[in-house]
Amino acid sequence: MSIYVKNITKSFQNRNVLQDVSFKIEKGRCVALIGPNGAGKTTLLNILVGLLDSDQGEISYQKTKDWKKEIGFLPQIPSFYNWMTAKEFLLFMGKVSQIDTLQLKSKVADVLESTGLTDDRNRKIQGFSGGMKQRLGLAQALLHEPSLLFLDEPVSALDPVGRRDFMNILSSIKEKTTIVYSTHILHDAEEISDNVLFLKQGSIIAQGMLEQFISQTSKTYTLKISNDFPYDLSTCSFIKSVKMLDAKSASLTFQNEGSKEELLQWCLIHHLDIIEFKKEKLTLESVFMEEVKK
Ligand SMILES: Nc1ncnc2c1ncn2[C@@H]1O[C@H](COP(=O)(O)OP(=O)(O)OP(=O)(O)O)[C@@H](O)[C@H]1O
Repeated sequence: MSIYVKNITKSFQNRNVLQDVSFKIEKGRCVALIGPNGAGKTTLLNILVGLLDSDQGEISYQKTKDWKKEIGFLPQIPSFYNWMTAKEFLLFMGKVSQIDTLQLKSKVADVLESTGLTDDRNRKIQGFSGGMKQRLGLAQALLHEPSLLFLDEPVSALDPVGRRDFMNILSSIKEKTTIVYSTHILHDAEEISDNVLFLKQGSIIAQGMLEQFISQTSKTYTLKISNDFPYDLSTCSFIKSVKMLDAKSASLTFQNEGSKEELLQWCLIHHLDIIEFKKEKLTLESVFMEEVKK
């Protein structure tokens, strides 16, 4: 299912927490919702899943009948009945979700398997580690095979192995499920997401395809040249930094799109051989830092 969100606004005690948030997510996309602490990510997710009402705005799927059945949600701090076993909890949640009784047992077995909890299915939840609880939360969110999956910081409590497993699970379901998840682990987000939604102080400051988002933001170029480097570098205003690679070659970086022609011209005039010329690829983390600092 696709998601169209239009002009969502939300205030708490006269304080604007979300302002005019609009975006569109195509069916089957995996979207990372990123932003600094307090940006409004949890508030937005709670509105998307219907736990909170927005003050204004529209969400496309909420206009359809039974839309809640299409949604799976893993909150930031999932809650469980600790005296139940993992299997009992999932059977209970399945009944609450009105899953057909004949199908429920096999669905529970499937999600236990896909979240790596089959061997722990008969253990009481109170003995589960944080990572196991997070997996169980995901199993619960997936049980009724939702077409929209919302996850609020699903990997923040996990160790690197748990994070990797969790990301693999998301990769395996992303073909048939539209996923929106908030995260501060930008390295993982970069690996798995198709799109990014960047929230800052309650407003979307950037959105789009991850690859485009990262490369458009990059303004740093690197040029490697050979020959002796005899020129007074201080006269080259466009150069940001120079690294001598060896006695005869250097690597220059500069950060202004407009300087590209000037720099190449400069190389030609001075008969320098260009070994390499490329736009540097940024990481999502470096883009995040830049945007947050602005
Ligand atoms: N129920 C509430 N009552 C009053 N203010 C609230 C409420 N819920 C959230 N806020 C405020 O709204 C702002 C956004 O909070 P939210 O939890 O949505 O941010 P977040 O981006 O998820 O943050 P984090 O990354 O720290 O989880 C914060 O300033 C928070 O204090």
